[in-house]
Amino acid sequence: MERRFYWQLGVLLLLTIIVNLALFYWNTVAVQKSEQLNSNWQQITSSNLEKAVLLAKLDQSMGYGGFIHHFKNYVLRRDSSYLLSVQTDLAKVYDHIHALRKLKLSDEEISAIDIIESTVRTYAQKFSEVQSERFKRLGVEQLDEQVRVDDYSAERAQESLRASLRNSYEHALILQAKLRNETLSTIRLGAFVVSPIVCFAAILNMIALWRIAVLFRERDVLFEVTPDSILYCDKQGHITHVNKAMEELFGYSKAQLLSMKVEDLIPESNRTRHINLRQGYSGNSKLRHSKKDGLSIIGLHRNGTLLPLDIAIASVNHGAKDFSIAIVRDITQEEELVIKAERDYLTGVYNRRHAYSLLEDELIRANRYRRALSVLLIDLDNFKPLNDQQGHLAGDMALKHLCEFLTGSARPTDVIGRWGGDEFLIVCPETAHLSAMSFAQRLVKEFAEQAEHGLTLSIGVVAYDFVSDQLSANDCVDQADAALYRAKSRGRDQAVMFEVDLMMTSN
Ligand SMILES: Nc1nc2c(ncn2[C@@H]2O[C@H](COP(=O)(O)OP(=O)(O)OP(=O)(O)O)[C@@H](O)[C@H]2O)c(=O)[nH]1
Repeated sequence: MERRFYWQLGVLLLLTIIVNLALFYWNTVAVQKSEQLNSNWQQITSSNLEKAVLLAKLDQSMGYGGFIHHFKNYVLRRDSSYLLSVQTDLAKVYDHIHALRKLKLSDEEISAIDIIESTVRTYAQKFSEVQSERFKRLGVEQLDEQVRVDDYSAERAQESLRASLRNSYEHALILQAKLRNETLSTIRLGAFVVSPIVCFAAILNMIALWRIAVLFRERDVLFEVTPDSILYCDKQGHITHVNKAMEELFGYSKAQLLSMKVEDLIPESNRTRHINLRQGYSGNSKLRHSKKDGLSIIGLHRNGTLLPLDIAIASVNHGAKDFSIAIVRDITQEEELVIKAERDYLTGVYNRRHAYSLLEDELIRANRYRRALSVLLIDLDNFKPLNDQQGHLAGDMALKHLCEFLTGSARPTDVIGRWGGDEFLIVCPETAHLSAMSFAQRLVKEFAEQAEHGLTLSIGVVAYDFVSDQLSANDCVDQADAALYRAKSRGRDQAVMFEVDLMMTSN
């Protein structure tokens, strides 16, 4: 489910990237087209405008009020005041023709300009001629005849240049409209294709966000309603997040917990060890379980009570932000159940089943590491009369007292179990013949010295310097029982070491 969700998010991300790239592409194309449109228009308008201005100037400096007009006045009226105007306008005409030639021109325009220039040069020729003495003697009509120039073709050429300018504008307008239509189609196509994808991606985004919101809501609900206590802490151990169960477990409010460090919830004597453990876990995303790892963690309730805890920890690495999540469970009740299952309800020592199982473990260990092992089977002497005469309660008290005595006398590594009735078993690891016997004798002696009602102990002892893998827990207890039987038959209040012949006797 989670994998599918990540897949969906990946596809969504890919789609978003594609849509954005498509939008970017279409946008770039549209901008390029509009830039082309603009530059085309600028080119056409600026070159045509320049041409139009030069044509107008050429018109002005050539026609009425220009060079030809002043030339005719100068010649026919014989008015020398026009001389300068003729010369100035002629120079202008040449300048304008020269400037026009520099523009980008079609072949027709070039030949039109050639015609105009040739006509102007003919006029210029006539102009230099009329200034000679020979012309000064001619009458007006003769003079007119001499200076007449056929400028009809020049007029046609000018007209064709104007027409070409008009055509050029019209062509530019058509080209511009075409480009504009192309640009609009590109933009429309982009909008037509991309818009549905954008809408689709937006809907998918909304669905994904909605699903994420649902997941967050579910997580928050789970976080609060779970009976396990959950805690988040940062790398330094500052508590950053806790649920309701955590408040209840340690007796602090959420606000108080959020101002505390994890170690504030641990008894002072264990804090350093806990800091080391936590730092060892930090950055390790593997889930660790204190119980499975054999770690017993004790918590400290606000009221000072110690809480046996089972903690599962996972560290999460979020770039620079490492944090750990701990699921904490109070195992007081669990431990009580274990005690009930393993211990004898009256005396508190191990019950027969658990003592037997521990004996089996010790036999395996002794065999594996070639260590000595001893077993003592202890029975109260004359217990029945106490029960019969003083009642079961007095009997119970005597049994409890015996167990306290045994626990106080044995080593912490010894296993003490109630084998049944008034019979008790002590498994002594790493204890060979001599030590086992002297321990048993010490028990017999010291118990007799301090026991009430004249109670004494009979003990059957079995000791192995090396434990064979053939030896079962049953064999072991049988041998101790045989020795105990001998102790009883020898008059009680004593310890007897098992020997092989005892088995034959008891059989
Ligand atoms: N008060 C009490 N008595 C128990 C309990 N379990 C067994 N008994 C009694 O312990 C007695 C054990 O009997 P025996 O071991 O045969 O009697 P004994 O007088 O000790 O005999 P020897 O072991 O031969 O000295 C019986 O009377 C049982 O009823 C118990 O939990 N409480």
